[in-house]
Amino acid sequence: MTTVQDVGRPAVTGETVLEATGVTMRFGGLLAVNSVNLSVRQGEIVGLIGPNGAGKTTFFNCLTGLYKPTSGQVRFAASPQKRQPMRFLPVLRRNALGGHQMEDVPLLQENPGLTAPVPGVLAPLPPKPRAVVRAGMARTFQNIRLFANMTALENVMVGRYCRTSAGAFTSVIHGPKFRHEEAATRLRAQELLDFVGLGRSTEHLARNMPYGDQRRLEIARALATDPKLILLDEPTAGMNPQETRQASDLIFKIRDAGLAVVVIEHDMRFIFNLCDRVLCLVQGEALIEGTPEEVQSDPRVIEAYIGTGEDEDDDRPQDDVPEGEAP
Ligand SMILES: Nc1ncnc2c1ncn2[C@@H]1O[C@H](COP(=O)(O)OP(=O)(O)OP(=O)(O)O)[C@@H](O)[C@H]1O
Repeated sequence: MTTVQDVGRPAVTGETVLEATGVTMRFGGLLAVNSVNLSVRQGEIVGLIGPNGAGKTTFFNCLTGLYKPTSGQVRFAASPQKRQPMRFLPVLRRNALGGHQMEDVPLLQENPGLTAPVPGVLAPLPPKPRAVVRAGMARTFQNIRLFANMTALENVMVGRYCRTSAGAFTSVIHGPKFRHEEAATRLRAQELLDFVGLGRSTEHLARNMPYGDQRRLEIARALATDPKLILLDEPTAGMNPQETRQASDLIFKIRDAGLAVVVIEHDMRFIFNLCDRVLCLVQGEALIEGTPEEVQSDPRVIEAYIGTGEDEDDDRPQDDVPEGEAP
């Protein structure tokens, strides 16, 4: 069997950031995802493939907290615990002079201001999608979901607001805290546009940008949430070969920045060149998980994509399978 080292791909040794066990999702009588496991490490790119209707997006939605799985569990890198406000109980105590005085005794001695996450510790997903984003998980969708009439910069700034703390009141009166955060948000958004290669499109309206740029803008907006893990649903759908190559380069760059990446794609060449590991779903079940070399040489994967030839409705010769869409 070919190992990761054999093909010159360095082994990924980062902390596990996501662990899904036995994830199952039913829609009424339809079993869309059946007991699928997946773990993802920091600095790793994992591909999710499978024919249409295999359950990829449904599984993604379970991983990102958009769907609550019918059964199974998704655990994610534990986010920093919030510093709890100290609460005090006024107690009457005898003082050194024999008299009495009121003294405030702290009630929450068990939580002395926790701030840092414990490396390698996983916790169940928070219940609300916004809290999942705050915990460090970002995603893009199959269909572009930009604010069409906002500029590129504004779109990324919107993504950043989950990391700012100015409340509604401070925002309305534009107090110093708001102004300070606004300037920092603008700066970070500009950095991210530079990072994804859109540094010169800052003031362009999203709706006027070329398709490939809109996809990159979505990624910049997702990165603005400071994720540990980013999940990309068909990031190259509709792209030309040059845009697809640029998308690959960008995903490598994101991985090199220390993030974990999970990608759904139908373009097999893209997936097998990009990923450290690939999970193939068929009819909601995990058919195989392995290195790109292991997955693309597995006859069951080829069969799942192009059929056994026994299907009377699909009598295309194998050569007719669109380039790059099947192994
Ligand atoms: N909200 C829903 N309600 C009912 N059935 C659904 C729902 N979402 C998905 N399904 C069904 O679950 C199955 C898996 O769909 P899903 O979209 O996850 O597949 P997919 O692998 O992402 O497909 P594609 O590659 O075409 O996007 C399909 O049979 C689909 O019709």
